[in-house]
Amino acid sequence: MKIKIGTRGSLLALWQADYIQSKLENAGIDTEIVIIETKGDKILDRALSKIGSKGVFTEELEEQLHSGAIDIAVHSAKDLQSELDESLSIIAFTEREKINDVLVSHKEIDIKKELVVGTSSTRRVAMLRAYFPHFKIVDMRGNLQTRIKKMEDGACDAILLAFAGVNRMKYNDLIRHEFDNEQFVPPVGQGTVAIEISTKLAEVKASKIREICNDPETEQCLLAERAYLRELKGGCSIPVFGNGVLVENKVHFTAGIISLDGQKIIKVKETQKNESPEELGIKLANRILSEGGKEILEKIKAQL
Ligand SMILES: NCc1[nH]cc(CCC(=O)O)c1CC(=O)O
Repeated sequence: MKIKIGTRGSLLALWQADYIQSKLENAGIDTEIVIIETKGDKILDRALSKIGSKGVFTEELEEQLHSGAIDIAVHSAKDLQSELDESLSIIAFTEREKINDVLVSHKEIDIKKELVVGTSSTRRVAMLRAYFPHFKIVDMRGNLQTRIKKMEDGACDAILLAFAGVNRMKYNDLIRHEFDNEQFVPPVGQGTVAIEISTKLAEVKASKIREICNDPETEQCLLAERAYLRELKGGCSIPVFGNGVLVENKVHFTAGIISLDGQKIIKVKETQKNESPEELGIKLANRILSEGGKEILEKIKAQL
């Protein structure tokens, strides 16, 4: 059995592919990495929220899954749209690492003072406006290495990133501040790697890959988070957040939505009872919508 692993070509994506490759190889499976360029990699001069269509980082990978050119596609779970075509499925979420966002800088910074911070995520912009209104925000896209280079060249004082990516790219010594997960709730999927397949993939391959790579605890949380995002019909450029943590086999879910200017925040928290993780996610999405989230969402969609 040989598994062809499809991935984007950025260093972060390659780290993820290598990570999956070593799990499979350690279990005695032969693998090959196939690099595929996506729209999101090619278009670097426009904000992601303006490129519009969903799946900017995934569409080309999914085409190759369908054609059979690759057996699996490896993604940051965060970048994988919540609504998949029926012919596709996710068979594994790897063990999650720290989920928080961090500020990185090449110099010493004081977060109580005015700072120019680079980010391209609407969630991060909105949260900075809410909790760090003294920061000036500049749009910043591109892969981690490009962003750090831009910062060093003077585009900003610091950049806001996921700890997971910073850690994987070994920039830990640039971390100047770690945001609190309760306040700065991470987006759905942050910190775990997802494996996507075409439902046409042979069952023996699919079940073997799942057995080796899937972390059942992370999966419980991700099922809740992704159901929540799907129900909200948020899409990746909407500032919604949602994070599940498993305690004694129950998902503790914190979720919400924030207006683009950071002025309105709806945040709810519930623990799984008898419902499935997906049912919990759907329940929280509907609570948010009925408690004022619907109006915030509509306003955001009109603004973007
Ligand atoms: N949108 C890019 C992206 N996709 C996943 C990560 C970080 C790693 C992860 O969350 O798994 C990042 C970088 C970032 O947001 O700072």
